[in-house]
Amino acid sequence: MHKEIDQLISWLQQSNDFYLNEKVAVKNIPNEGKGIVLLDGQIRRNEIVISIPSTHQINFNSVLYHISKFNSNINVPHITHSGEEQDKISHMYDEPRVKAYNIFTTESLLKMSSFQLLSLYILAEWIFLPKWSSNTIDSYWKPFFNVWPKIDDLKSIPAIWENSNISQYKLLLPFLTSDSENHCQRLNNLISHDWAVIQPILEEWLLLFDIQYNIEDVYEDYLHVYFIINSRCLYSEIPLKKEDIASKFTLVPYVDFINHSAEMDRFCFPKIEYTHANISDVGQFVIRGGPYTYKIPNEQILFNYGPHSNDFLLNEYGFTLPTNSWNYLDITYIINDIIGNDNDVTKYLKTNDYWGEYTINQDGFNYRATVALSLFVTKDYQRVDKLILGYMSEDYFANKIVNITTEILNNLLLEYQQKNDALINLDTYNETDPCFYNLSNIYKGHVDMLTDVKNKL
Ligand SMILES: C[S@@+](CC[C@H](N)C(=O)[O-])C[C@H]1O[C@@H](n2cnc3c(N)ncnc32)[C@H](O)[C@@H]1O
Repeated sequence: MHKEIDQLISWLQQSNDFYLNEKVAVKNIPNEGKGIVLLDGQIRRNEIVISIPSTHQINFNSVLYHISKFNSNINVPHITHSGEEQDKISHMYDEPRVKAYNIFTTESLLKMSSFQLLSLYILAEWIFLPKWSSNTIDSYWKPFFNVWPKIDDLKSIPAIWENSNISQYKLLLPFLTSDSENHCQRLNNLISHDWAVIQPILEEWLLLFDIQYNIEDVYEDYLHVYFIINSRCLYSEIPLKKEDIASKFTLVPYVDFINHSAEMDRFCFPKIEYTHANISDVGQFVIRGGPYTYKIPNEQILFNYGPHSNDFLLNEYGFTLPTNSWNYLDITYIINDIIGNDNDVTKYLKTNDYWGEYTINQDGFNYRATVALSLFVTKDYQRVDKLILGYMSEDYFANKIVNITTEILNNLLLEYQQKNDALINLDTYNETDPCFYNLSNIYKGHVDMLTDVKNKL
């Protein structure tokens, strides 16, 4: 690993705008992959830990810029390459990217989303280029690619179990919680939609170049690249994608070694700083120290990826936390099942915009669920009107709905205990395998949360 990290740093040092605080370094962290740790000294609030220029970030703008080097028809003012170098490269007879990127037009690139363009471009530069050039040409991004996780490091992600033809973990799909199942389904839709957009281009490349590779292999690489992007992208304004929130991200070397902490506003924080005009207008990506002062050698430098439950973390990133205060359960399907046959209650909830989005978290049933259950149990429309308007407190209904809420909690507790027992009884069960461990951890998180809520009723 050291050699690859050193090469990454040398590559970043090509830019005078790169900065790495000498008090930190990359280390292997048990069960977390690579991470950044404090070597010695202190890191205080606002101190810069890492600062990465836009020249070394992969995002919609920088990809357009790099593709345009090989295709002089790609022209986006202030973003793409112009002039001499482009002409020089487009006449290089042994540069396969001239032929490969020649199939693009400015319009065809601009209409792609960031996910589509980046997965296509990374496949080209990382997977295809060595094959197209018989390993004679290296991508500019090679030092960055070299430190990314292998497909095995991402094996815990349920959408990979589902979509990869070679995943050994398909048998775990029925063990997903309902929240994970829904999340996984959302990702499946995105994955197949983006694949439908880029597959014809990849097939054209397979026809253009005589390499020993087929579209099924490329699809496995696509899944790998898709989840590298998904698990490492950082929010950033992308001037060309102002209207498309899902496209507003950038990949930032070194910063993407930082692991997640569930605590918000304590550890480091990211900030985009605009120092001077640069090739892509995306800005310098800076990580600064938060309120917590780092002073213990080997302590991990962390930041918060967002207020994410274990179901979310598993699906997007392939890991879970042993304790996670952001865990919650969507119980809409349960409450809809209970009250769905009562037409008057259903009509009232729909009319008043209280139909659906029922959840339980560590604080208990959410307000929407309390309103729905209170009405279903009491049929006291007048008092529920007041509850909705805030003229009455939930306490009035607490005793009245305690039986139904206890029953919901008991059923869920039983379901997770049974799921865990069934998981442990699988022939292939292996508690050290993260795929099994993460599922058990999700069940345990839900059981702990539900038990706490039950004890507080
Ligand atoms: C942005 S990367 C962080 C660097 C990564 N560990 C690596 O080896 O390159 C996000 C990935 O790190 C891992 N990760 C991040 N935070 C973690 C945590 N608290 N526990 C376990 N794994 C974590 C997950 O595999 C996740 O997909």
